[in-house]
Amino acid sequence: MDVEAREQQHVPMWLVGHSISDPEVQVDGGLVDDELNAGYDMISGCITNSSFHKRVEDAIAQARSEQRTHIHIEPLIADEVNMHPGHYMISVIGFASSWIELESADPLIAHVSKQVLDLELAYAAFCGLNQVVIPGPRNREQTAEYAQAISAALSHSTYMQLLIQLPIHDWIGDESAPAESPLYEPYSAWDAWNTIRTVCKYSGQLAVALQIPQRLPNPMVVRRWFCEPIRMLLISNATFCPNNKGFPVFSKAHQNMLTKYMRLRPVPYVLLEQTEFPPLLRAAIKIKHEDDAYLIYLRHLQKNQPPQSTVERFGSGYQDYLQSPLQPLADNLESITYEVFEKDPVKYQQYQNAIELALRDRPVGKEIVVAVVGAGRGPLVTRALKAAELSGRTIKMVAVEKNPNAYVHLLQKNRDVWNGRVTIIKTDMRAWKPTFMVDIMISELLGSFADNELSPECLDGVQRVLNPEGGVMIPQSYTAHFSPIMAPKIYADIATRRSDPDAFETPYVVLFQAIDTLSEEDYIHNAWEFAHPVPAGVLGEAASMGGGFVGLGDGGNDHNLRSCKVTFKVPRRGVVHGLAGYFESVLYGKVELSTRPDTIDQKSCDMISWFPIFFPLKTPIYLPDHSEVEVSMWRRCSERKVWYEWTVEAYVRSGNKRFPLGGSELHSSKKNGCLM
Ligand SMILES: C[S@@+](CC[C@H](N)C(=O)[O-])C[C@H]1O[C@@H](n2cnc3c(N)ncnc32)[C@H](O)[C@@H]1O
Repeated sequence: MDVEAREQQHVPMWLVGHSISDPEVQVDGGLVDDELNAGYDMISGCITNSSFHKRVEDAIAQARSEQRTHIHIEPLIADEVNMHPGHYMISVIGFASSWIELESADPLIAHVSKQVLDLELAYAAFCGLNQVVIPGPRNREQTAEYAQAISAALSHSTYMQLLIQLPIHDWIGDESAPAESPLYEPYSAWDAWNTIRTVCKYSGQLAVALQIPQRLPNPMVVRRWFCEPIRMLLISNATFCPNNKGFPVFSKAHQNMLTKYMRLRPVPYVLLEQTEFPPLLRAAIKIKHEDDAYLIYLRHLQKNQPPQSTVERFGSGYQDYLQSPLQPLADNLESITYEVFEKDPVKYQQYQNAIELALRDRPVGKEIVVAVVGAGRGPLVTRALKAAELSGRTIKMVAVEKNPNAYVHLLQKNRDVWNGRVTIIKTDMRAWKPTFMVDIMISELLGSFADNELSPECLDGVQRVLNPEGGVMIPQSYTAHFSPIMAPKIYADIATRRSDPDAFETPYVVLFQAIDTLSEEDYIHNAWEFAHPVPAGVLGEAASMGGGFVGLGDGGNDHNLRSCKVTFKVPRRGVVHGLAGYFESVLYGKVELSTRPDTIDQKSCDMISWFPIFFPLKTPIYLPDHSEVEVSMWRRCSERKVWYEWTVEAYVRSGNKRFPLGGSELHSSKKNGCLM
């Protein structure tokens, strides 16, 4: 099925390849055509063959007999390679020789292996290959040496992606032996990868070819790899088990893992390998060995993937994509931006429920003044009118908006849709001077970290017009929340912007996908809260210090300063790349909004208006098993700006004592602060 047809049928795009691991097989146009006709999307093959291997072994033997530690490997010749340039190379992935040992402690072997890799990569690039798989380090004690060799290889092959082949975990026992307790080192393969990519400075050319075993590790390890740049899943026939008719299928755990990994962007390739079954398994497993049974089953899984969630559908293409937060106060939003907010199926309903509750808390018969401050194109006005109808209350409806273009839209809506029932005012709410008081003041000035679009400052400025006799504000309060996370892909993206000195001093709005949480219980913490209306005394004092809209003097906004310090326990090792920020808000009574992954389903399921926010760290910090990470954050203000500062420290505990492991510098978004 071609790409377009698949997309039309909403079948996810999976590219499945056939791995030819026999180094004697020539990958030519005929073979590629045969494999594509058999239903594969691509094929992989060894770049060089056993003649080359033999030449290198002979050269090593010769060098040893002469007691030399360094030899020069002559360039490749035609009889030593399995591929040649051709249009079909677009469908081919190369494998570097599996016998090289870049990390060898023997200087001769290491030196020769590096030359072999260089020759193979250069030839692969000449043939037009875009990706080459390189066997990962076998001697994990020597990972730094391996990483150094890969770093050098990267600098030679500027356009090619190098995929490091690694198992999902390392076995320390017999994988096929039945075992109660795990016989594997859950994070040792990931440790090796972490060293390699750190040494290679998170190069975007480097990715993982992950081998999927028959017995999967615990879900923590599956999740850990999920945050890494997996470009390929290597699945051997030994990974399948037979169904009751003897055909190869996946266990439920494998199916779930595949569903998870195949939602990554870019979608990893699946490469089917034919390996010999381990002797014990061969006797035990009776899989029907029809050549295409494995591929047919994978295509069946592909067609039967669970449908995407609302958030996945809405956020498609935005996963892990960094955006600058909006500044709706300093800038005037475009109609299209409002239109995107208005697609949210949940936020406006929650607001309507909250407004209806607030109206029902007031007596029938008396006119209630309801104002939407920052009305945009008017969706909350429509909801307020609806809530009045449902609650049987009489309201005077007012809409305040400072964006002159949105104001025109509000006027048109009042004429054509609201039958002139709404009083529309074009002003900054902080300068609004109505002749009446407002009973219910509705706003939606929240950012991804609650207060980062200056809701507190705007609402302080308009609170003057709230009826002191029982006036209420919707939202009544909001809280900012955060969690230290591993986000290597996002970190790598920001690292490419190093020419911008503020790249790591900016919070980014981002729909997280490839991330891992570092803490387990209580992995998200509340940073601080804002509640409205602010006690009259607090605002009065701020005004006397120069607060309010006009001429905000020194200290006038100090009541909106906040800070927090939170310690998170980290049970399993990882790397902290920054902080994920979320928010919760009490609109009115029990009606709430949440973007926290652990409470969104209960408070405002399927709400899509806000992606989370990410506060990056310039230098990632490694956290060992059973460590602690301590986060300090500040909301800071000057007369004209609000910004955030953040720093992260790592500790280990021994007995009652805590030992510092290291900490980040103080990050500050002052230069990119939100303008008042
Ligand atoms: C996030 S939008 C929400 C729009 C709309 N209420 C909705 O929910 O779709 C915030 C709106 O508040 C307006 N706004 C922000 N600060 C304001 C201020 N100080 N005075 C008046 N309007 C303001 C912006 O122009 C923008 O239209």
